[in-house]
Amino acid sequence: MRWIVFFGALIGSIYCKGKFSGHQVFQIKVWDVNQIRKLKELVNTKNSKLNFWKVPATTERSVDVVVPPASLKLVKSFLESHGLEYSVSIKNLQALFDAEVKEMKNNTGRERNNGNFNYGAYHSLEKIYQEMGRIASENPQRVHWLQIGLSFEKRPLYVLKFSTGEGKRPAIWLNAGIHSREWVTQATAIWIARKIVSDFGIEPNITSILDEMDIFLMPVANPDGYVYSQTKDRLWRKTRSTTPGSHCVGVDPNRNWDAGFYGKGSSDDPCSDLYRGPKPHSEVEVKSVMDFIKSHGNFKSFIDIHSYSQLLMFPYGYTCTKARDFDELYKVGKEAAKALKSFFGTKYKVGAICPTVYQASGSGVDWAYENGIKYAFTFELRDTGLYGFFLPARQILPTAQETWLALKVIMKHVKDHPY
Ligand SMILES: CC(C)C[C@H](C(=O)O)[C@H](C)S
Ligand SMILES: [Zn+2]
Repeated sequence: MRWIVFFGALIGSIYCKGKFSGHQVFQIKVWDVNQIRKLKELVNTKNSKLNFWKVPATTERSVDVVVPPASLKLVKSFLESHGLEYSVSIKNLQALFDAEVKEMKNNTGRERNNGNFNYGAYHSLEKIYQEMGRIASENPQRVHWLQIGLSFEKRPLYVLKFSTGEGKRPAIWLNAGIHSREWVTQATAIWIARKIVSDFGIEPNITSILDEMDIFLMPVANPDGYVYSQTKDRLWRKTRSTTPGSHCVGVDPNRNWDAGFYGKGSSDDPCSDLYRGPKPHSEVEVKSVMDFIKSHGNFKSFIDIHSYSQLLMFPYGYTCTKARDFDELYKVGKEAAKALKSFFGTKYKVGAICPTVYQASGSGVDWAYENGIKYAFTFELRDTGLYGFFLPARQILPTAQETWLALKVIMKHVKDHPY
C-alpha cells in the first residue's frame, strides 16, 4: 500500500514541460487474475497522473498506460517488484503528438489551396461539419443533413440520413466519435459518408442495401469532447458536462445509456474516465440519439465505432451472460472480420463485449439491443497499441477501407434478415 501513497503524492506534484514531454506508454502483459488485481490498484490511485488507455481486464488483453516522466522509475519498480512483464510501446509520446499537430497544420494549408477535403487527414469539428453539409448539398435526392439536438456546450448534433425512399423504412444507425480521443473513428465515419454517395448505384451491395433500408450516420457523437481533445487535452474521452459539487468534468457517454446502468463496469466517481453520470441519459448527447431512435421506431441495427484494439463485439457488455442472439451475432461478426482482413490482412478478434474485453455497463450497443435493435455491434478500430489513439493520419484511409468491407457484410445481413 505504501507504493500507492508515495506514488500519488509524488506524481501529483509533477509539472510537465509540454503536455506529453517525457511521457511514455507502457504495454503490460497480464497472465493471471492476481496481476490484474495488482494493476487495478494502480488504476484506482487517486490523483495519479497515469492515463490508462487499456485498463486491466482479462488475461488476454494487455494493459496500456501513459506514464509521466517523473513516474517512470516508480512504475518500473512497481511492475518489476510484482513480476509484471512490460514493454515501452511508445517511447516518446510528445513526438507523436507533435507529428499529429504538424500534419493537421500542413493539411489545413493544402486544403486552403486546393479546396478539397482530404479524407486521409484529421480535421476540426468545423471542417467535418462542412464536409457533411457538402455531401448533403451535392446529393439532395439521397442525403439529408439532420440536426438531432445540441450538445452540452450548444454545438449542433448532426446526422446524415442516406435514403432512396419515403417514410420510416427499416434503418441502420452508424455512430462514431462518442469517445472524443478516438480520432480515427470520426475520420472513418466521414469517409464512409462520401463512400456511400460515391458507390450508390455502382457497387451492388450498398445499392441493394439502400434500395430497401435507410442509413443514419453520426460522425461526431460527442462534439464538445472532440473540440476539447483538439484544443486542450488530446486524450479527452468524455462529454464536457459539469457535475455539481465536483471539480471534475464530463461523463463517459458510453456508460450513460439505460442498460445495466448502475451495474459494475462503470464508475460513480465524476473524476473517473468511466463515470456513468448521475442518471441514465443524463448526457444530452446520449439522450438526443436515444430520443431520435425511439421516435423513429424502425431501427434494425446500431453500430458504434470506437478505437483502438481491433475488435468486433456485440452485446452484452454489462453482463457476461450470453445474449439470446449470440450465435447469429457471432457468425455475422466472424464474416465481417473476415471481409475486413481480406483487404490489408488486419486481424480482428470477434466476441461478446464482457468476456472479450471487460464488463461495461451503460453502453449504447447494450441499450440498442435491449430496445429491440437486434444487430448491435461495436468496433474497436486500429491499432493494437503501437500508436493507440495517436494513429498516424496515413492509416486513416486503409482503416476506413477495411472497416467499410466489414460494415457492408453486417448491413447486408441486416437487409437479408428482416425481423
Ligand atoms: C462496449 C465497450 C467495451 C466499448 C469501449 C468502452 O466504451 O470502454 C470502447 C471500445 S472505448
Ligand atoms: Zn471508445
